[in-house]
Amino acid sequence: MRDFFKQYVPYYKNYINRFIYAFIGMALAAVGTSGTAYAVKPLLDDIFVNKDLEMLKILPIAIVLLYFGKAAGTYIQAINMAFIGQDIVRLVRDKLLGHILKLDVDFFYKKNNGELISRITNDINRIQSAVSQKIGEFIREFLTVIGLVVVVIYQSPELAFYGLIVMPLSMWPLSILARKMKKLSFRSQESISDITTHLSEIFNNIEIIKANTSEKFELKKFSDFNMNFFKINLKTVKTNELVNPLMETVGAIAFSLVIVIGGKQVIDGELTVGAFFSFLTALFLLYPPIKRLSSIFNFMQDAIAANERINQLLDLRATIISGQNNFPENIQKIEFKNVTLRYDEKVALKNINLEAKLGQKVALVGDSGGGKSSLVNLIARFYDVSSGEINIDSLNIKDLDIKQLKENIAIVTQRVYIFSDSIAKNVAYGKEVDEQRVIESLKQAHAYDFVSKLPEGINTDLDEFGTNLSGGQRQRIAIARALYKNPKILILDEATSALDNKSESVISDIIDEISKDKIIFIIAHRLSTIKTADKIAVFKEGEIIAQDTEENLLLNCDEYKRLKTLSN
Ligand SMILES: Nc1ncnc2c1ncn2[C@@H]1O[C@H](COP(=O)(O)OP(=O)(O)OP(=O)(O)O)[C@@H](O)[C@H]1O
Repeated sequence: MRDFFKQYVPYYKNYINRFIYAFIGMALAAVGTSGTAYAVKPLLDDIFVNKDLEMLKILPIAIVLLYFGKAAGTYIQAINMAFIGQDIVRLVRDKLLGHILKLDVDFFYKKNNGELISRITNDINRIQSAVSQKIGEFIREFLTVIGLVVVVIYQSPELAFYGLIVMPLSMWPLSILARKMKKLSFRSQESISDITTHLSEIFNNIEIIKANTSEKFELKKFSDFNMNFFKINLKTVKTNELVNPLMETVGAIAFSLVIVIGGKQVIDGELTVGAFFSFLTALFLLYPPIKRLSSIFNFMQDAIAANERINQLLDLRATIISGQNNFPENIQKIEFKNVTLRYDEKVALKNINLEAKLGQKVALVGDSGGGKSSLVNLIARFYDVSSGEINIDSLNIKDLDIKQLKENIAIVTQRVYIFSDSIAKNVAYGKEVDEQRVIESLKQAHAYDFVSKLPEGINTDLDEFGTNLSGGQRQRIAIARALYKNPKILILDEATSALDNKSESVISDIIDEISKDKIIFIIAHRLSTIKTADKIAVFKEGEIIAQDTEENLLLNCDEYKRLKTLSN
Protein backbone atom coordinates (compact mmCIF):
# COMPACT_ATOMS: atom_id res chain seq x y z
CA MET A 1 0.00 0.00 0.00
CA ARG A 2 2.94 2.29 0.75
CA ASP A 3 4.24 1.86 -2.82
CA PHE A 4 0.81 2.66 -4.14
CA PHE A 5 0.67 6.02 -2.40
CA LYS A 6 4.32 6.73 -3.14
CA GLN A 7 3.45 6.53 -6.81
CA TYR A 8 0.64 9.06 -6.45
CA VAL A 9 2.31 11.51 -4.07
CA PRO A 10 3.81 13.55 -6.95
CA TYR A 11 0.27 14.10 -8.24
CA TYR A 12 -1.04 15.15 -4.83
CA LYS A 13 1.39 18.05 -4.75
CA ASN A 14 -0.76 19.92 -7.26
CA TYR A 15 -3.76 19.91 -4.98
CA ILE A 16 -2.47 21.36 -1.70
CA ASN A 17 -5.38 23.83 -1.36
CA ARG A 18 -7.98 21.17 -2.04
CA PHE A 19 -6.30 18.93 0.52
CA ILE A 20 -6.45 21.69 3.12
CA TYR A 21 -10.20 22.15 2.53
CA ALA A 22 -10.74 18.41 2.59
CA PHE A 23 -8.75 18.10 5.79
CA ILE A 24 -10.80 20.84 7.46
CA GLY A 25 -13.90 18.91 6.37
CA MET A 26 -12.54 15.67 7.83
CA ALA A 27 -11.63 17.32 11.11
CA LEU A 28 -15.10 18.89 11.34
CA ALA A 29 -16.71 15.50 10.73
CA ALA A 30 -14.50 13.79 13.32
CA VAL A 31 -15.12 16.49 15.94
CA GLY A 32 -18.87 16.32 15.21
CA THR A 33 -19.00 12.56 15.81
CA SER A 34 -16.82 12.57 18.94
CA GLY A 35 -18.69 15.61 20.31
CA THR A 36 -21.99 13.75 19.96
CA ALA A 37 -20.61 10.90 22.06
CA TYR A 38 -19.28 13.32 24.64
CA ALA A 39 -22.72 15.05 24.84
CA VAL A 40 -24.25 11.91 26.35
CA LYS A 41 -22.53 12.69 29.66
CA PRO A 42 -24.13 16.17 30.27
CA LEU A 43 -27.39 14.74 28.94
CA LEU A 44 -27.54 12.09 31.61
CA ASP A 45 -25.57 13.64 34.50
CA ASP A 46 -26.58 17.34 34.19
CA ILE A 47 -30.07 17.16 32.72
CA PHE A 48 -31.48 13.86 33.98
CA VAL A 49 -29.62 13.41 37.28
CA ASN A 50 -28.89 17.05 38.38
CA LYS A 51 -31.95 18.52 36.59
CA ASP A 52 -29.86 21.42 35.21
CA LEU A 53 -32.30 23.67 33.22
CA GLU A 54 -29.50 25.79 31.76
CA MET A 55 -27.98 22.65 30.19
CA LEU A 56 -31.42 21.74 28.82
CA LYS A 57 -31.23 24.90 26.69
CA ILE A 58 -27.59 24.59 25.65
CA LEU A 59 -27.39 20.88 24.83
CA PRO A 60 -30.02 20.70 22.02
CA ILE A 61 -28.37 23.65 20.27
CA ALA A 62 -24.95 22.05 20.74
CA ILE A 63 -26.20 18.77 19.27
CA VAL A 64 -27.67 20.50 16.18
CA LEU A 65 -24.38 22.37 15.73
CA LEU A 66 -22.37 19.18 16.15
CA TYR A 67 -24.46 17.35 13.55
CA PHE A 68 -24.33 20.33 11.21
CA GLY A 69 -20.54 20.41 11.59
CA LYS A 70 -20.36 16.71 10.82
CA ALA A 71 -22.61 17.01 7.75
CA ALA A 72 -20.86 20.10 6.37
CA GLY A 73 -17.44 18.55 7.04
CA THR A 74 -18.36 15.32 5.24
CA TYR A 75 -19.64 17.29 2.23
CA ILE A 76 -16.58 19.54 2.01
CA GLN A 77 -14.29 16.55 2.27
CA ALA A 78 -16.23 14.53 -0.31
CA ILE A 79 -16.29 17.14 -3.06
CA ASN A 80 -12.66 18.16 -2.64
CA MET A 81 -11.39 14.60 -2.55
CA ALA A 82 -13.55 13.68 -5.54
CA PHE A 83 -11.99 16.55 -7.49
CA ILE A 84 -8.50 15.32 -6.64
CA GLY A 85 -9.33 11.71 -7.55
CA GLN A 86 -11.08 12.48 -10.82
CA ASP A 87 -8.29 14.79 -11.88
CA ILE A 88 -5.51 12.33 -11.03
CA VAL A 89 -7.31 9.57 -12.89
CA ARG A 90 -7.70 11.85 -15.91
CA LEU A 91 -3.95 12.52 -15.86
CA VAL A 92 -3.05 8.84 -15.38
CA ARG A 93 -5.33 7.87 -18.26
CA ASP A 94 -3.60 10.43 -20.53
CA LYS A 95 -0.20 9.27 -19.31
CA LEU A 96 -1.01 5.60 -19.89
CA LEU A 97 -2.26 6.09 -23.42
CA GLY A 98 0.67 8.44 -24.14
CA HIS A 99 3.03 5.73 -22.95
CA ILE A 100 1.30 2.92 -24.82
CA LEU A 101 1.33 4.89 -28.06
CA LYS A 102 5.12 5.16 -27.83
CA LEU A 103 5.59 1.39 -27.65
CA ASP A 104 6.78 -0.70 -30.61
CA VAL A 105 4.38 -1.82 -33.31
CA ASP A 106 5.20 -5.38 -32.29
CA PHE A 107 3.58 -4.76 -28.89
CA PHE A 108 0.28 -3.91 -30.61
CA TYR A 109 0.46 -6.99 -32.83
CA LYS A 110 0.89 -9.18 -29.79
CA LYS A 111 -1.59 -7.49 -27.46
CA ASN A 112 -5.28 -7.65 -27.93
CA ASN A 113 -7.15 -4.34 -28.32
CA GLY A 114 -9.77 -5.37 -25.79
CA GLU A 115 -7.16 -5.98 -23.14
CA LEU A 116 -5.60 -2.57 -23.69
CA ILE A 117 -8.97 -0.85 -23.60
CA SER A 118 -9.74 -2.68 -20.37
CA ARG A 119 -6.51 -1.39 -18.79
CA ILE A 120 -7.20 2.20 -19.80
CA THR A 121 -10.83 2.14 -18.69
CA ASN A 122 -11.63 -0.54 -16.07
CA ASP A 123 -8.28 -0.70 -14.30
CA ILE A 124 -7.93 3.05 -14.09
CA ASN A 125 -11.49 3.38 -12.80
CA ARG A 126 -10.57 0.99 -10.04
CA ILE A 127 -7.83 3.23 -8.77
CA GLN A 128 -9.99 6.33 -9.00
CA SER A 129 -11.79 6.09 -5.69
CA ALA A 130 -8.65 4.74 -4.03
CA VAL A 131 -6.68 7.87 -4.79
CA SER A 132 -9.53 10.19 -3.85
CA GLN A 133 -12.61 9.26 -1.84
CA LYS A 134 -10.99 6.34 -0.10
CA ILE A 135 -8.00 8.21 1.29
CA GLY A 136 -10.38 11.00 2.32
CA GLU A 137 -12.60 8.48 4.04
CA PHE A 138 -9.58 6.75 5.51
CA ILE A 139 -8.26 9.95 7.09
CA ARG A 140 -11.73 10.99 8.26
CA GLU A 141 -12.47 7.62 9.84
CA PHE A 142 -9.01 7.52 11.33
CA LEU A 143 -9.48 10.96 12.91
CA THR A 144 -12.93 9.92 14.13
CA VAL A 145 -11.43 6.82 15.73
CA ILE A 146 -8.81 8.99 17.46
CA GLY A 147 -11.48 11.47 18.66
CA LEU A 148 -13.64 8.67 20.03
CA VAL A 149 -10.68 6.92 21.64
CA VAL A 150 -9.87 10.22 23.39
CA VAL A 151 -13.46 10.36 24.73
CA VAL A 152 -13.29 6.71 25.80
CA ILE A 153 -10.00 7.21 27.66
CA TYR A 154 -11.14 10.51 29.15
CA GLN A 155 -14.31 8.96 30.57
CA SER A 156 -12.59 5.94 32.05
CA PRO A 157 -8.98 4.96 31.35
CA GLU A 158 -9.43 1.60 33.07
CA LEU A 159 -12.52 0.64 31.07
CA ALA A 160 -10.85 1.92 27.95
CA PHE A 161 -8.10 -0.63 28.47
CA TYR A 162 -10.61 -3.51 28.36
CA GLY A 163 -12.77 -1.93 25.68
CA LEU A 164 -9.90 -1.30 23.31
CA ILE A 165 -7.53 -4.20 23.98
CA VAL A 166 -9.62 -6.56 21.90
CA MET A 167 -9.22 -4.40 18.82
CA PRO A 168 -5.64 -5.28 17.85
CA LEU A 169 -6.58 -8.96 18.21
CA SER A 170 -9.04 -8.59 15.35
CA MET A 171 -6.37 -7.23 13.03
CA TRP A 172 -4.72 -10.57 12.32
CA PRO A 173 -7.72 -12.31 10.69
CA LEU A 174 -8.52 -9.05 8.90
CA SER A 175 -5.07 -8.97 7.33
CA ILE A 176 -5.53 -12.54 6.06
CA LEU A 177 -8.79 -11.48 4.48
CA ALA A 178 -7.08 -8.47 2.90
CA ARG A 179 -4.48 -10.69 1.24
CA LYS A 180 -7.16 -12.95 -0.14
CA MET A 181 -9.04 -9.91 -1.45
CA LYS A 182 -5.97 -8.76 -3.35
CA LYS A 183 -5.61 -12.11 -5.12
CA LEU A 184 -9.29 -12.13 -6.00
CA SER A 185 -9.09 -8.58 -7.31
CA PHE A 186 -6.28 -9.54 -9.63
CA ARG A 187 -8.28 -12.44 -10.97
CA SER A 188 -11.39 -10.34 -11.32
CA GLN A 189 -9.51 -7.72 -13.34
CA GLU A 190 -8.06 -10.37 -15.61
CA SER A 191 -11.48 -11.81 -16.04
CA ILE A 192 -13.07 -8.49 -17.04
CA SER A 193 -10.25 -7.99 -19.49
CA ASP A 194 -11.08 -11.42 -21.02
CA ILE A 195 -14.62 -10.20 -21.42
CA THR A 196 -13.62 -6.94 -23.12
CA THR A 197 -11.15 -8.78 -25.32
CA HIS A 198 -13.79 -11.20 -26.44
CA LEU A 199 -16.31 -8.44 -27.05
CA SER A 200 -13.89 -6.50 -29.19
CA GLU A 201 -13.14 -9.68 -31.13
CA ILE A 202 -16.85 -10.27 -31.73
CA PHE A 203 -17.58 -6.76 -32.92
CA ASN A 204 -14.48 -6.60 -35.11
CA ASN A 205 -15.28 -9.92 -36.74
CA ILE A 206 -19.03 -9.55 -36.94
CA GLU A 207 -19.16 -10.18 -40.69
CA ILE A 208 -17.43 -13.54 -40.43
CA ILE A 209 -19.61 -14.49 -37.46
CA LYS A 210 -22.77 -13.67 -39.38
CA ALA A 211 -21.51 -15.41 -42.52
CA ASN A 212 -20.82 -18.60 -40.54
CA THR A 213 -23.92 -18.30 -38.33
CA SER A 214 -21.58 -18.76 -35.40
CA GLU A 215 -23.51 -16.41 -33.09
CA LYS A 216 -24.29 -19.25 -30.69
CA PHE A 217 -20.72 -20.45 -30.67
CA GLU A 218 -19.46 -16.95 -29.83
CA LEU A 219 -22.16 -16.47 -27.23
CA LYS A 220 -21.12 -19.72 -25.57
CA LYS A 221 -17.49 -18.55 -25.40
CA PHE A 222 -18.65 -15.24 -23.99
CA SER A 223 -20.92 -16.94 -21.45
CA ASP A 224 -17.98 -18.97 -20.15
CA PHE A 225 -15.95 -15.81 -19.56
CA ASN A 226 -18.98 -14.15 -18.05
CA MET A 227 -19.60 -17.08 -15.71
CA ASN A 228 -15.97 -17.05 -14.62
CA PHE A 229 -16.29 -13.34 -13.80
CA PHE A 230 -19.47 -14.02 -11.84
CA LYS A 231 -17.77 -16.76 -9.79
CA ILE A 232 -14.80 -14.59 -8.93
CA ASN A 233 -17.07 -11.72 -7.94
CA LEU A 234 -19.07 -14.02 -5.72
CA LYS A 235 -15.90 -15.19 -3.98
CA THR A 236 -14.94 -11.55 -3.50
CA VAL A 237 -18.28 -10.81 -1.88
CA LYS A 238 -17.95 -13.85 0.38
CA THR A 239 -14.52 -12.74 1.55
CA ASN A 240 -15.52 -9.14 2.00
CA GLU A 241 -18.68 -10.02 3.89
CA LEU A 242 -16.64 -12.00 6.43
CA VAL A 243 -15.29 -8.70 7.73
CA ASN A 244 -18.57 -7.70 9.36
CA PRO A 245 -19.31 -10.84 11.39
CA LEU A 246 -15.69 -10.93 12.48
CA MET A 247 -15.79 -7.35 13.68
CA GLU A 248 -19.14 -7.86 15.38
CA THR A 249 -17.88 -10.85 17.33
CA VAL A 250 -14.84 -8.90 18.45
CA GLY A 251 -17.12 -5.97 19.36
CA ALA A 252 -19.39 -8.23 21.41
CA ILE A 253 -16.43 -9.53 23.43
CA ALA A 254 -15.31 -5.96 24.13
CA PHE A 255 -18.86 -4.94 25.02
CA SER A 256 -19.30 -7.82 27.52
CA LEU A 257 -16.00 -7.03 29.19
CA VAL A 258 -17.03 -3.39 29.56
CA ILE A 259 -20.42 -4.28 31.07
CA VAL A 260 -18.82 -6.57 33.63
CA ILE A 261 -16.13 -4.12 34.70
CA GLY A 262 -17.98 -0.81 34.12
CA GLY A 263 -21.19 -2.08 35.73
CA LYS A 264 -19.22 -2.99 38.84
CA GLN A 265 -17.61 0.49 38.93
CA VAL A 266 -21.02 2.22 38.65
CA ILE A 267 -22.45 -0.01 41.40
CA ASP A 268 -19.43 0.79 43.60
CA GLY A 269 -19.93 4.52 42.86
CA GLU A 270 -16.55 4.88 41.18
CA LEU A 271 -18.12 5.99 37.89
CA THR A 272 -21.21 8.11 37.16
CA VAL A 273 -24.00 6.66 35.01
CA GLY A 274 -23.47 9.51 32.56
CA ALA A 275 -19.76 8.82 32.20
CA PHE A 276 -20.47 5.10 31.73
CA PHE A 277 -23.05 5.73 29.00
CA SER A 278 -20.87 8.34 27.31
CA PHE A 279 -18.10 5.74 27.34
CA LEU A 280 -20.44 3.12 25.94
CA THR A 281 -21.74 5.48 23.20
CA ALA A 282 -18.20 6.30 22.17
CA LEU A 283 -17.37 2.59 22.08
CA PHE A 284 -20.41 1.89 19.91
CA LEU A 285 -19.64 4.83 17.66
CA LEU A 286 -16.13 3.44 17.27
CA TYR A 287 -17.47 0.32 15.64
CA PRO A 288 -18.69 1.76 12.29
CA PRO A 289 -15.51 3.75 11.52
CA ILE A 290 -13.32 0.76 12.34
CA LYS A 291 -15.50 -1.38 10.13
CA ARG A 292 -15.25 1.20 7.36
CA LEU A 293 -11.49 1.37 7.81
CA SER A 294 -11.21 -2.33 7.27
CA SER A 295 -13.48 -2.28 4.23
CA ILE A 296 -11.42 0.59 2.83
CA PHE A 297 -8.41 -1.63 3.39
CA ASN A 298 -10.05 -4.39 1.36
CA PHE A 299 -11.07 -1.96 -1.32
CA MET A 300 -7.48 -0.77 -1.51
CA GLN A 301 -6.39 -4.31 -2.38
CA ASP A 302 -8.52 -4.05 -5.50
CA ALA A 303 -6.96 -0.72 -6.42
CA ILE A 304 -3.46 -2.01 -5.73
CA ALA A 305 -4.03 -5.00 -8.00
CA ALA A 306 -5.32 -2.70 -10.75
CA ASN A 307 -2.36 -0.42 -10.22
CA GLU A 308 0.07 -3.31 -10.57
CA ARG A 309 -1.47 -4.16 -13.92
CA ILE A 310 -1.18 -0.54 -15.02
CA ASN A 311 2.43 -0.45 -13.86
CA GLN A 312 3.24 -3.56 -15.88
CA LEU A 313 2.35 -1.48 -18.94
CA LEU A 314 4.12 1.64 -17.75
CA ASP A 315 7.28 -0.42 -17.19
CA LEU A 316 7.41 -1.53 -20.82
CA ARG A 317 9.89 0.37 -22.93
CA ALA A 318 10.03 0.87 -26.67
CA THR A 319 13.02 -0.86 -28.22
CA ILE A 320 12.85 1.19 -31.41
CA ILE A 321 14.58 4.39 -30.42
CA SER A 322 15.02 7.55 -32.45
CA GLY A 323 18.44 8.52 -33.80
CA GLN A 324 19.83 12.04 -33.78
CA ASN A 325 20.61 12.78 -37.43
CA ASN A 326 18.36 14.81 -39.69
CA PHE A 327 16.69 13.05 -42.58
CA PRO A 328 18.75 13.86 -45.72
CA GLU A 329 17.17 16.71 -47.61
CA ASN A 330 17.89 15.42 -51.08
CA ILE A 331 17.67 11.71 -50.56
CA GLN A 332 19.33 9.71 -53.33
CA LYS A 333 18.97 6.05 -52.36
CA ILE A 334 17.99 3.38 -49.87
CA GLU A 335 20.24 0.41 -49.49
CA PHE A 336 19.62 -2.89 -47.71
CA LYS A 337 22.91 -4.56 -46.77
CA ASN A 338 22.87 -8.20 -45.66
CA VAL A 339 19.61 -7.65 -43.83
CA THR A 340 18.16 -10.41 -41.71
CA LEU A 341 14.95 -10.12 -39.71
CA ARG A 342 13.71 -12.55 -37.09
CA TYR A 343 10.35 -12.37 -35.34
CA ASP A 344 11.21 -14.14 -32.11
CA GLU A 345 12.40 -17.50 -33.49
CA LYS A 346 10.94 -17.13 -36.97
CA VAL A 347 13.35 -15.96 -39.67
CA ALA A 348 11.34 -13.71 -42.03
CA LEU A 349 14.18 -12.19 -44.08
CA LYS A 350 17.56 -13.70 -44.88
CA ASN A 351 20.57 -11.83 -46.15
CA ILE A 352 18.71 -9.21 -48.16
CA ASN A 353 20.73 -6.93 -50.44
CA LEU A 354 18.71 -4.41 -52.37
CA GLU A 355 19.16 -0.87 -53.59
CA ALA A 356 16.50 1.63 -54.62
CA LYS A 357 17.46 4.99 -56.13
CA LEU A 358 15.63 8.29 -56.32
CA GLY A 359 13.10 8.21 -59.15
CA GLN A 360 12.94 4.42 -59.14
CA LYS A 361 10.00 2.14 -58.66
CA VAL A 362 11.03 -1.09 -57.04
CA ALA A 363 8.51 -3.90 -57.07
CA LEU A 364 8.55 -6.74 -54.56
CA VAL A 365 6.87 -9.93 -55.72
CA GLY A 366 6.62 -13.50 -54.52
CA ASP A 367 4.43 -16.03 -52.81
CA SER A 368 2.49 -15.16 -49.71
CA GLY A 369 4.68 -15.21 -46.60
CA GLY A 370 7.82 -14.57 -48.68
CA GLY A 371 8.82 -11.53 -46.60
CA LYS A 372 7.72 -8.60 -48.80
CA SER A 373 5.73 -6.73 -46.12
CA SER A 374 8.45 -7.47 -43.57
CA LEU A 375 10.95 -5.69 -45.79
CA VAL A 376 8.89 -2.52 -46.17
CA ASN A 377 8.04 -2.54 -42.45
CA LEU A 378 11.77 -2.27 -41.82
CA ILE A 379 11.97 0.97 -43.81
CA ALA A 380 9.32 2.55 -41.57
CA ARG A 381 11.11 1.10 -38.52
CA PHE A 382 8.05 -0.84 -37.38
CA TYR A 383 10.75 -3.39 -36.66
CA ASP A 384 14.53 -3.12 -36.58
CA VAL A 385 16.81 -5.47 -38.49
CA SER A 386 18.17 -8.43 -36.53
CA SER A 387 21.45 -8.09 -38.42
CA GLY A 388 22.77 -6.11 -41.38
CA GLU A 389 21.83 -2.49 -42.02
CA ILE A 390 19.52 -0.24 -43.96
CA ASN A 391 21.06 3.00 -45.14
CA ILE A 392 19.40 6.09 -46.51
CA ASP A 393 22.18 7.72 -48.51
CA SER A 394 25.08 6.92 -46.23
CA LEU A 395 23.13 7.12 -42.96
CA ASN A 396 21.90 4.09 -41.08
CA ILE A 397 18.15 4.57 -40.57
CA LYS A 398 18.64 3.75 -36.88
CA ASP A 399 20.66 6.99 -36.60
CA LEU A 400 17.95 9.14 -38.19
CA ASP A 401 15.43 11.17 -36.24
CA ILE A 402 12.47 8.80 -36.26
CA LYS A 403 9.87 11.56 -36.51
CA GLN A 404 11.55 13.02 -39.59
CA LEU A 405 11.91 9.54 -41.07
CA LYS A 406 8.19 8.88 -40.69
CA GLU A 407 7.30 12.30 -42.07
CA ASN A 408 9.13 11.32 -45.22
CA ILE A 409 7.47 7.93 -45.66
CA ALA A 410 3.88 7.14 -46.63
CA ILE A 411 2.52 3.63 -46.57
CA VAL A 412 -0.67 2.44 -48.19
CA THR A 413 -1.65 -1.10 -47.29
CA GLN A 414 -4.39 -3.43 -48.35
CA ARG A 415 -6.03 -2.84 -45.00
CA VAL A 416 -7.36 0.69 -45.13
CA TYR A 417 -7.43 2.83 -42.04
CA ILE A 418 -10.24 5.33 -41.81
CA PHE A 419 -10.78 7.65 -38.84
CA SER A 420 -14.20 8.88 -37.79
CA ASP A 421 -13.74 12.36 -39.20
CA SER A 422 -14.37 14.22 -42.45
CA ILE A 423 -12.86 13.06 -45.75
CA ALA A 424 -10.67 16.18 -45.78
CA LYS A 425 -9.28 15.41 -42.31
CA ASN A 426 -8.79 11.77 -43.27
CA VAL A 427 -6.75 12.81 -46.29
CA ALA A 428 -4.75 15.47 -44.45
CA TYR A 429 -4.50 13.12 -41.46
CA GLY A 430 -2.47 14.63 -38.62
CA LYS A 431 -1.72 17.80 -40.59
CA GLU A 432 -3.41 21.15 -41.28
CA VAL A 433 -6.15 20.77 -43.87
CA ASP A 434 -5.28 22.59 -47.06
CA GLU A 435 -8.51 22.16 -49.05
CA GLN A 436 -6.90 22.77 -52.41
CA ARG A 437 -4.24 20.15 -51.72
CA VAL A 438 -6.86 17.72 -50.42
CA ILE A 439 -8.83 18.07 -53.65
CA GLU A 440 -5.65 17.73 -55.70
CA SER A 441 -4.67 14.52 -53.86
CA LEU A 442 -8.17 13.11 -54.21
CA LYS A 443 -8.05 13.84 -57.94
CA GLN A 444 -4.67 12.10 -58.26
CA ALA A 445 -6.02 9.10 -56.35
CA HIS A 446 -8.96 8.97 -58.74
CA ALA A 447 -11.29 9.64 -55.83
CA TYR A 448 -12.55 13.16 -56.40
CA ASP A 449 -15.26 11.99 -58.81
CA PHE A 450 -17.19 10.17 -56.11
CA VAL A 451 -16.25 12.54 -53.26
CA SER A 452 -17.52 15.61 -55.13
CA LYS A 453 -20.86 13.88 -55.59
CA LEU A 454 -21.32 13.36 -51.84
CA PRO A 455 -23.70 15.91 -50.24
CA GLU A 456 -20.96 17.63 -48.28
CA GLY A 457 -18.05 16.88 -50.59
CA ILE A 458 -14.70 16.69 -48.85
CA ASN A 459 -16.40 17.68 -45.59
CA THR A 460 -18.51 14.53 -45.54
CA ASP A 461 -17.98 12.62 -42.29
CA LEU A 462 -16.74 9.05 -42.46
CA ASP A 463 -17.25 6.56 -39.69
CA GLU A 464 -14.43 4.61 -38.13
CA PHE A 465 -14.60 1.72 -40.58
CA GLY A 466 -15.59 3.85 -43.54
CA THR A 467 -18.74 1.77 -43.94
CA ASN A 468 -20.36 4.54 -45.95
CA LEU A 469 -17.79 3.87 -48.70
CA SER A 470 -17.07 0.90 -50.91
CA GLY A 471 -13.82 -1.04 -50.50
CA GLY A 472 -12.33 0.56 -53.61
CA GLN A 473 -13.40 4.05 -52.52
CA ARG A 474 -11.77 3.55 -49.13
CA GLN A 475 -8.58 2.44 -50.78
CA ARG A 476 -8.58 5.58 -52.93
CA ILE A 477 -8.95 7.74 -49.83
CA ALA A 478 -5.94 5.95 -48.37
CA ILE A 479 -3.94 6.56 -51.55
CA ALA A 480 -4.97 10.25 -51.47
CA ARG A 481 -3.73 10.42 -47.87
CA ALA A 482 -0.33 9.12 -48.92
CA LEU A 483 -0.15 11.54 -51.84
CA TYR A 484 -1.16 14.50 -49.64
CA LYS A 485 1.83 13.75 -47.46
CA ASN A 486 4.07 14.10 -50.52
CA PRO A 487 6.64 11.72 -49.07
CA LYS A 488 10.14 11.01 -50.33
CA ILE A 489 9.52 7.29 -49.90
CA LEU A 490 6.18 5.85 -50.93
CA ILE A 491 5.28 2.28 -50.03
CA LEU A 492 2.31 0.64 -51.71
CA ASP A 493 1.65 -2.73 -50.11
CA GLU A 494 -1.16 -4.27 -52.16
CA ALA A 495 -2.53 -0.73 -52.25
CA THR A 496 -4.56 -1.13 -55.40
CA SER A 497 -5.87 -4.65 -54.81
CA ALA A 498 -9.46 -3.50 -54.23
CA LEU A 499 -9.59 -1.39 -57.39
CA ASP A 500 -11.03 -2.37 -60.73
CA ASN A 501 -8.59 -2.69 -63.64
CA LYS A 502 -9.39 0.72 -65.06
CA SER A 503 -8.85 2.63 -61.81
CA GLU A 504 -5.76 0.61 -61.07
CA SER A 505 -4.24 1.48 -64.39
CA VAL A 506 -5.07 5.21 -63.91
CA ILE A 507 -3.43 5.16 -60.48
CA SER A 508 -0.42 3.31 -61.88
CA ASP A 509 -0.02 6.13 -64.40
CA ILE A 510 -0.21 8.70 -61.59
CA ILE A 511 2.38 6.80 -59.62
CA ASP A 512 4.63 6.79 -62.67
CA GLU A 513 4.15 10.54 -62.90
CA ILE A 514 4.97 11.34 -59.28
CA SER A 515 7.83 8.87 -59.04
CA LYS A 516 10.45 11.34 -60.35
CA ASP A 517 11.30 12.82 -56.98
CA LYS A 518 10.52 9.75 -54.89
CA ILE A 519 11.60 6.24 -54.15
CA ILE A 520 8.62 3.94 -54.54
CA PHE A 521 8.23 0.37 -53.32
CA ILE A 522 5.31 -1.54 -54.72
CA ILE A 523 4.13 -4.91 -53.46
CA ALA A 524 1.60 -6.48 -55.80
CA HIS A 525 0.19 -9.87 -56.52
CA ARG A 526 -1.35 -8.67 -59.78
CA LEU A 527 1.84 -8.38 -61.79
CA SER A 528 0.22 -6.16 -64.43
CA THR A 529 0.52 -3.33 -61.87
CA ILE A 530 4.29 -3.41 -61.86
CA LYS A 531 5.09 -3.64 -65.54
CA THR A 532 6.82 -0.27 -65.49
CA ALA A 533 8.89 -0.96 -62.37
CA ASP A 534 12.58 -0.16 -62.71
CA LYS A 535 13.47 -3.20 -60.71
CA ILE A 536 11.52 -6.25 -59.57
CA ALA A 537 12.79 -8.23 -56.57
CA VAL A 538 11.52 -11.80 -56.45
CA PHE A 539 11.04 -13.13 -52.90
CA LYS A 540 11.04 -16.74 -51.89
CA GLU A 541 10.95 -17.89 -48.29
CA GLY A 542 12.57 -14.75 -46.95
CA GLU A 543 15.24 -14.42 -49.61
CA ILE A 544 15.51 -12.36 -52.78
CA ILE A 545 16.26 -14.96 -55.42
CA ALA A 546 16.44 -12.52 -58.35
CA GLN A 547 16.21 -8.79 -59.01
CA ASP A 548 16.00 -7.26 -62.45
CA THR A 549 13.64 -5.66 -64.95
CA GLU A 550 10.54 -7.58 -65.98
CA GLU A 551 11.98 -8.19 -69.41
CA ASN A 552 15.11 -9.85 -68.04
CA LEU A 553 13.27 -11.78 -65.36
CA LEU A 554 10.95 -13.26 -67.94
CA LEU A 555 14.03 -14.50 -69.71
CA ASN A 556 16.07 -15.68 -66.75
CA CYS A 557 13.93 -16.32 -63.69
CA ASP A 558 11.71 -19.39 -63.59
CA GLU A 559 10.10 -18.31 -60.34
CA TYR A 560 9.05 -15.00 -61.90
CA LYS A 561 7.72 -16.78 -64.95
CA ARG A 562 5.67 -19.01 -62.66
CA LEU A 563 4.30 -16.00 -60.77
CA LYS A 564 3.49 -14.25 -64.03
CA THR A 565 1.54 -17.26 -65.28
CA LEU A 566 -0.38 -17.47 -62.00
CA SER A 567 -1.21 -13.77 -62.10
CA ASN A 568 -2.59 -13.81 -65.66
N1 LIG B 1 4.52 -9.50 -36.71
C1 LIG B 1 4.93 -10.75 -37.00
N2 LIG B 1 5.28 -11.60 -36.01
C2 LIG B 1 5.69 -12.85 -36.31
N3 LIG B 1 5.80 -13.34 -37.54
C3 LIG B 1 5.48 -12.55 -38.58
C4 LIG B 1 5.02 -11.21 -38.35
N4 LIG B 1 4.78 -10.64 -39.57
C5 LIG B 1 5.06 -11.61 -40.49
N5 LIG B 1 5.48 -12.73 -39.89
C6 LIG B 1 5.91 -13.96 -40.57
O1 LIG B 1 7.00 -13.62 -41.42
C7 LIG B 1 6.89 -14.24 -42.68
C8 LIG B 1 6.90 -13.18 -43.78
O2 LIG B 1 5.69 -12.44 -43.69
P1 LIG B 1 5.37 -11.19 -44.60
O3 LIG B 1 4.09 -10.62 -44.15
O4 LIG B 1 6.54 -10.32 -44.67
O5 LIG B 1 5.18 -11.90 -46.02
P2 LIG B 1 4.59 -11.31 -47.37
O6 LIG B 1 5.51 -11.75 -48.43
O7 LIG B 1 4.35 -9.85 -47.23
O8 LIG B 1 3.20 -12.09 -47.44
P3 LIG B 1 1.82 -11.61 -48.13
O9 LIG B 1 2.04 -11.55 -49.58
O10 LIG B 1 0.88 -12.71 -47.73
O11 LIG B 1 1.47 -10.29 -47.53
C9 LIG B 1 5.61 -15.05 -42.65
O12 LIG B 1 5.96 -16.39 -42.41
C10 LIG B 1 4.83 -14.50 -41.49
O13 LIG B 1 4.13 -15.53 -40.85
